[in-house]
Formats: sequence, structure tokens, C-alpha cells
Amino acid sequence: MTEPAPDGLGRSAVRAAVLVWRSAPVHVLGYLGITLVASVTPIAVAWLTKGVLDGIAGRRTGTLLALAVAIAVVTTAAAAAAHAGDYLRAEVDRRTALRAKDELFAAVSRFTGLARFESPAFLDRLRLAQQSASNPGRLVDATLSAARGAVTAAGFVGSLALINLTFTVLVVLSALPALLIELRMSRQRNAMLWRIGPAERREMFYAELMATANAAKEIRLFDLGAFLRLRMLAELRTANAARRRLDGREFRVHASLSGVSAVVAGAGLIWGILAAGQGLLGVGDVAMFVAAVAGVQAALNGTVSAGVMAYEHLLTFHHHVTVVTAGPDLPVPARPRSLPPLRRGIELRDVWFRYSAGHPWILRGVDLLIPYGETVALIGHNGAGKSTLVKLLCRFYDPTRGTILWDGVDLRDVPAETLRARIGAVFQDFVSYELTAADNIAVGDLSAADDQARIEGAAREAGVHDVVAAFPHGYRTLLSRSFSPDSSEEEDGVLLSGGQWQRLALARAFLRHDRDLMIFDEPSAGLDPEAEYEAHRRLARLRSGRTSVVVSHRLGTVRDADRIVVLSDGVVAEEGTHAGLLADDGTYARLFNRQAGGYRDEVSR
Ligand SMILES: Nc1ncnc2c1ncn2[C@@H]1O[C@H](COP(=O)(O)OP(=O)(O)OP(=O)(O)O)[C@@H](O)[C@H]1O
Repeated sequence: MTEPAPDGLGRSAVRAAVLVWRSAPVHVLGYLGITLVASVTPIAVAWLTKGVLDGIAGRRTGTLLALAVAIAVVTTAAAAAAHAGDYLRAEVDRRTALRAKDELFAAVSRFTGLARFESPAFLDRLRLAQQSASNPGRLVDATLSAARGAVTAAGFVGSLALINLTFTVLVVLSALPALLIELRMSRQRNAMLWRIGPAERREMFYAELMATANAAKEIRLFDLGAFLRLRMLAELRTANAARRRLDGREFRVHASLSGVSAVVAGAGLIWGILAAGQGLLGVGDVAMFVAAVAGVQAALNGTVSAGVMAYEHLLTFHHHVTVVTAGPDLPVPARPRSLPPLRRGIELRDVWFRYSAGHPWILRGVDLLIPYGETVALIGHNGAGKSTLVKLLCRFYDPTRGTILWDGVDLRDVPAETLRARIGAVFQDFVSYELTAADNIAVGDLSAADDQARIEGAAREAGVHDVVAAFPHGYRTLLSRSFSPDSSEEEDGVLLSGGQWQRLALARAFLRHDRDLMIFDEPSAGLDPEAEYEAHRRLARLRSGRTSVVVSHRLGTVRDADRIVVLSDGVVAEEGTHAGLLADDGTYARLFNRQAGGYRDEVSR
């Protein structure tokens, strides 16, 4: 994987500045003021100290007291300002991170397809983007620190120049290579972070696997703890090795640069002492000279480090900007068509599909009609492409070739959200949200979130109401043992069985029962025989007169579909009614008889 070219860094810097300003304008202004004060304080203290020393040498005790008081006031004010600055900086960070996260996840939610979430490079970038949420605030902080360092450095350079111009030039020039070297190392660090991204994500994957309840059973029974831990450590070692190499290089460079600074400062001190010996400089001048050399070096070093830090934050924030400004993942129709309620049907015309150019073809020219008001059952072997076809109907991907028409309208010409508003679905891999029971149903249609009657109605239809009602807090019960309930009065959350979760997923579909197209991908997997019979009866009632697609390996539950379609080798291999396909004695008949035979054998024993 190559380092992303940092094109458009300027654009990212402007975006970061705007983000910070919009998030916390008052705090930024306050921090700016404090930074200005902090930048001139060291110079003021150096001049006041010189005055004190000159006063002592000249025995001007009158002004000495005033100067001492001034030093005390300035240093006290500087200390107070530093604490206020810390508070303001933290608040800017918090507010900016909030806005950045909002911006990032709003952008992620706008991706209508699934392909980006299956791209390792995109996931690496997304992880870095998430990590950089606080970076705009830190970027401003580092930029201000650099500016503060620059102002302080300028003040000391001016003071030093009054004493020795040649030496001033030497001190300034000695800081320049440091700037260039640090910038180069900063780019190297960013490239290294990008390179170790996959290893860090894998490390997180192993760590999460070992710490979640879902995998706990298998990990313990199969004794996978050491295996996963060693894999996690191997990934961590890979990432550490890359970090260590760079840290070592930085250590050597920094040590060399410090050596150069020490030599320059030492030479300055020797010159100052010799000049004082010859009467060219007074005691105050020597003190000022020493303070100015140290001040210029410290301020220039600080400026360089802060500038480099700002650059690093910018490079990482660039991932955020790349994600939030990414174009749509699925082509947006130039002239979007509206999608009227379905009246004739959905037609797949010569649909070919593969997940990417590097993947095999899954569908190889599917022609299929899903007529309005009918139930079409999709069956076929594992991996035949049934769920893939369902995903194409929802436009999570576009067909690689061919078209899908909704009453003659190409799905590519319709905004994805318009299409999805017309679809209800239970997916094979439905999500078990660690939310309350009510929320778990309401996610099917958020307009029902505050409508207890609708939620209960859907739960009753799905045959899960009695289970939920018996929980200690009914529909408010948290369906998770990983989180504590929000209210301390509530007891711990509960866990559902696989079949109970399946029923909750069905309840989501019942909330959307009025949609034009209903999709059920293995809707009764995990249900006990009675629940399956019940669910089947209710779904048949829900489907009656509606357009629906049912995917199931339980052929008994799809025998009354208006059409049964057998997918095989990427095409529609058989199509017809249950009776017709049995009479044809093809794949469907073979699969059905084999499944039915299993039951008959048991009965006849
Ligand atoms: N996101 C994906 N990226 C790459 N390949 C995928 C992806 N999803 C599925 N596949 C592949 O596509 C093929 C069809 O998978 P699909 O889930 O559509 O089959 P299915 O007929 O629903 O199978 P099952 O009966 O086992 O549920 C499989 O070979 C699978 O490996």
C-alpha cells in the first residue's frame, strides 16, 4: 500500500481552520489573546532582568524595586495566563472534535452503497479519520505555539542583534536545517502510520474478539485464547517495529541537532565572557546575551517542533477531509426520477454481477420478473447468489451489467433513499442492536419510536410480545449484557435467544408492512417449529396482495409462493409454481423431495 499523496493539504488546512472557528469562536479568540501575551512575556522578563542587573552594578536602588515588582507582576500574570490557556485549549479541542465527528459520520451515512465498507484502504482511511477528530483544535494550538515561538524568537533575535549581529545570524542559520529535517521526518511518520494501518486494525480485531461476549464461547471451548493473543501481539510487534525504527531515527537526528545548538550556545558564552573581560560588555549585557542566545534557540526549536506538529496533525486530518469530501459511492442520477408506487412489477434484465473486478461472477445474466402483488421465492444452493440478488434489489450495489427496472424505471435513475423508503426487509444477517427492546423494533421505522401501540402491534404480529412484556421493564428493557441500563433503577439488561432475536427482526418488518416491496431473506431461520408455522402464517397474510421476495432453504415455507425461482450457476435455472416444478422433476423437485423425505422417514419409523 502506498502513502496517500498529500495533495490538497492547503484545502485541508482551511477546512480545519473553519471547523475550529465555527466550533468555538469565543474560546479561539481568548486563546489567541493569551498566546500573544505569552509570546512577549519572556522578552519582557529578559529586559527587566537586564535592567535589574545594570541597576545593581550602577547602584541605582530606586529603580531596582520598581523593576523587581514589574518582574513579579509579569511572571505571575504569565503563569495565570498559561492555566487559562490550558482550559481554553481543551475546550476548543472538545468542541471541535464533536463537530468533526458529526461531519465525519454524517458523510459516512451518506454513502448509500456497501462497497466502500468492504474496501480495506477505505477502512484504513476511516480509522485514521476517526483518530483525527481532535486534530483541527490541536492544529490551531500547534500553529499558535509556532507563532508564539516565532514572536518570542523575533524579540530575542532583535535583542541579540543589538549586542552581536554576526552571532545572531549564526544562531538563526543553525536552526534552519532543523526545520527542513523535522518536516521530512514528519512526512515519514505520516507514511509510517499509513503503512501500519492494516496491522493496527488487525490488532484491534483480535483484541475485540477476545473481549466480546459473542466470541467468548468458541474461544473458550476451542481454547483459542493463546492463538488469538499471539496473533494480536504479532500485529502489535509489526507496528511497534515500524514505530521503533522511526523513533530511533528521530532520536539520532534530535541528538545531533541538540549538539549543534550546544556548540553554538557555548561559543556565544565564551565570546560574551571574553567581551566582558575586555570591557566591551557590562554585567547586564552578558546576562542579556546569554538569555538571548538561549531564548532564540529555545524559541526557534519550539517554533520548529510546533510547526512540524501542526504539519503532522494536518496530514492526519487530511484523511478526515478525504472521507468527508469523497464523492458518492454509487453513481447519482443526473436527472433523478421519482418512484411511484409499484404497479406492474420489478424486472431484472440480463443482470450480471461480481463484487469487484477481482472477484468471480456471481450472477451471469439473470432474467427475472417479480410481478406486482405476487410472492417470488428464491431458492438455490449455498452461495448461489440469492442474498446478492436481494442486495441488488435494494441498490446496495449496481449490476455490473444489465438493468433492474421498477415499473420500467431503471433503479440507477432513482435516488437510493427514495427506493429504500419503498422497501421493507428482514435480512439473513439482521443486526441485534444493544438497545432496548422497543428501540430494537423501532429501528424498522423510526417514525414509530414514540408510538408504543405500533411497536407492540408489530411485536404481537411477530409473536414476541409475550416474551418482551415479561421482562422486568417490558419494552424498556435493555437487550444487552455489555452495557448498564441508563437509569440506575433499572436492572441489568437481558439477552435473547437466537429465535427471539429473529422474531424481533420480523417485528421490524411488520412495522414496514405497507411498503411496495417486502424482502424476507431466511425470515424463519432459528424459529422453533411452532413459531415457524406461526411466522409463516403471519408472513403469508402480510404478503398477500403485496409484492415480495422470499429467500429460504426451508422449502415447505415457500411452496405456496406464486413463483419459485431456482438460482444456479448465476442464472435462473428453473421457474414455476410448486406443483409445476415438482412435475418438471428438476433441481427444485430433487431438493424438495430430499427435504420432505427427511421428515417422512422420521414419521414412518
Ligand atoms: N460482500 C461480498 N464480497 C465478495 N464476495 C461476496 C460478498 N458477499 C457474498 N459474496 C460471495 O458471493 C457469493 C454468493 O453469496 P450470497 O450470499 O449471495 O449467496 P446465497 O445464495 O445467499 O447463499 P446462502 O444460501 O448460503 O445464504 C458467495 O460465493 C460469496 O462468497
